[in-house]
Order: sequence, then structure tokens, then C-alpha cells
Amino acid sequence: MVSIDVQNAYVDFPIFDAKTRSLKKKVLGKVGGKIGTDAKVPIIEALQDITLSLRDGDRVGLVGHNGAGKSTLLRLLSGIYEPTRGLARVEGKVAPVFDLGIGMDPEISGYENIMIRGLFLGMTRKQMEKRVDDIAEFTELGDYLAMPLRTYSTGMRVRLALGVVTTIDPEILILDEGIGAVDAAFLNKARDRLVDLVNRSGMLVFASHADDLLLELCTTAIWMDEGRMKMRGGLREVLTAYKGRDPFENISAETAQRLETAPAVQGGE
Ligand SMILES: Nc1ncnc2c1ncn2[C@@H]1O[C@H](COP(=O)(O)OP(=O)(O)OP(=O)(O)O)[C@@H](O)[C@H]1O
Repeated sequence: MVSIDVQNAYVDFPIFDAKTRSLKKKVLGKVGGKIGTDAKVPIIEALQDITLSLRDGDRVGLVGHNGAGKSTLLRLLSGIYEPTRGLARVEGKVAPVFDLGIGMDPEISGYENIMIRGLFLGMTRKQMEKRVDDIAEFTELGDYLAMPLRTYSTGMRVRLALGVVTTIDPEILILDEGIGAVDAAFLNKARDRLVDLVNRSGMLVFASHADDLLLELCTTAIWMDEGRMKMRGGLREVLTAYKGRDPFENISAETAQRLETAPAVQGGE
């Protein structure tokens, strides 16, 4: 069974080389997690008192300002970080997609990178062999696929990485917003594949600043603020509270039309 259970979890980062004297007692800006300066070594309290249960079928968006703790929470939910205090139990095969370029080798070809990246995301060699042609076609990279990855532009690398990511069959899909940062034209092409990917994943947790992608992929949301869960609920409701306006106010007619079939728009949970 696929499940994630987190109970009163904290994640601290002790910073051994910080210039303690210049640190203020409290963080004055809006950005970043809380910095504790009471101990000898300053500690960034990236996550505080997180309690959360996720089950099969959950599609959760994570929102919050820069440094609010979204990426740290994704790493905790992936089993990459252990909580400093509290509990985090993850049951199921996790595909963490944080940095599209991770696990890519510049010296080997696009084809070989497709294989390596697929294995990294939990697929078997046999499964990847069946999918390589489909991925190659999707990327439109043609003969470049036989060339070493170092000869690719950034956009070409993203195409390759997105091609692989959207072909996997994860039980738990953990996506960081980087995926929304790709070139708009290609993202449009990748959108249907992303929606399919999410539909066949047991569970999705997706951190993003892009309302339209969140609305298309998620049904519920968590608003992170200074390492804490400030609000949890239906996606539209949380986005409205976080942004101070309904996310539907500013979307284009084209986006609205595309979203008509999206789960969040049809009432969420
Ligand atoms: N490896 C680390 N070492 C020290 N501090 C860290 C580390 N990773 C994150 N932090 C701190 O933890 C806090 C939460 O960071 P996190 O990356 O989780 O935020 P985020 O919500 O994902 O931000 P963004 O929207 O900018 O990506 C920040 O204050 C950050 O400075």
C-alpha cells in the first residue's frame, strides 16, 4: 500500500560556518525559514511540527514564499531527509523529480542518458528499452540523441529529461517546481504527458508557484510558511487565501478551457 505518514516532524540545518555575531535574533524579511540563534551554532529551522498523512489518490500542491520549506518537505516526504525530531514513514516506490538534470552524464549520449535517468527513477532496464523510442520521438532531438549530452543546449536537456520523467510509472511522484520552469511551447506539448503521468501515479506532491499547473494536477494544497503548515484544504481555497485573490480571476480563456477537465476545478476531493 502506498502511504506517507509524518508526525510532529522537525528538520533543522545547523550552520557551522555562519558569522553568529551578525545574525539578528529574528528573521526580519519575509523570505526564508526561521533562524534560531540561541544555541552555540545557529540553526535554520526549515520544518517545524509537521503532521501529515497522505494516501493513494492524493494530489497535493505545496505553495508558499521562497524559503518557506517546500523543497525540504518534499525531501522529507521522499525519505531523502530524516526528521531531526518526530517521525516520517514512507511506504511505496518514490520518484523524486527535483532537478530535471540530476542523474545525467554529460559525456554519454542522449540515448544512454535516457536509460540511466530511467533507472535512477526506479524503472528497470527492460521497461526503459520498451519506452526509448517513444521518448526519442517526444524530444524531437533526432540525431542529437546519439551525441554526448555536453553538446546540448539547456532547453535540449530539459526536453530529454521531461521525456524520461513523463514515461515512468511511479507509486509516489514528488515534483519540484523546476518542471514548470521549462520553455512555454514545450511545456504545452509536455502538459498532456504530465497529466497522464499524474493520473497513473498513486500519489502526487507538487511544489509550484504556477497556478495553472497546480490547478491542472492537484486537488488539495498545503500552504507552507516559515517551515510550518499554515493552511491545508482544497486547492482553490488555499490558493485564494495564499494569494489574496481567486486564482481564476487572472487566467486566460485558453487556460480556463484547458482546466475544464482538471480535478481541482471539478470540486477537488
Ligand atoms: N541544505 C540546507 N542547508 C541549510 N539551510 C537550508 C538547506 N536547505 C534549505 N535550507 C533552508 O531551509 C529553509 C527552507 O528552504 P526550502 O528550500 O525548503 O524552501 P522553499 O519553500 O522550497 O523555497 P523556494 O520557493 O525558494 O524554492 C530556508 O530558510 C533555507 O535557507
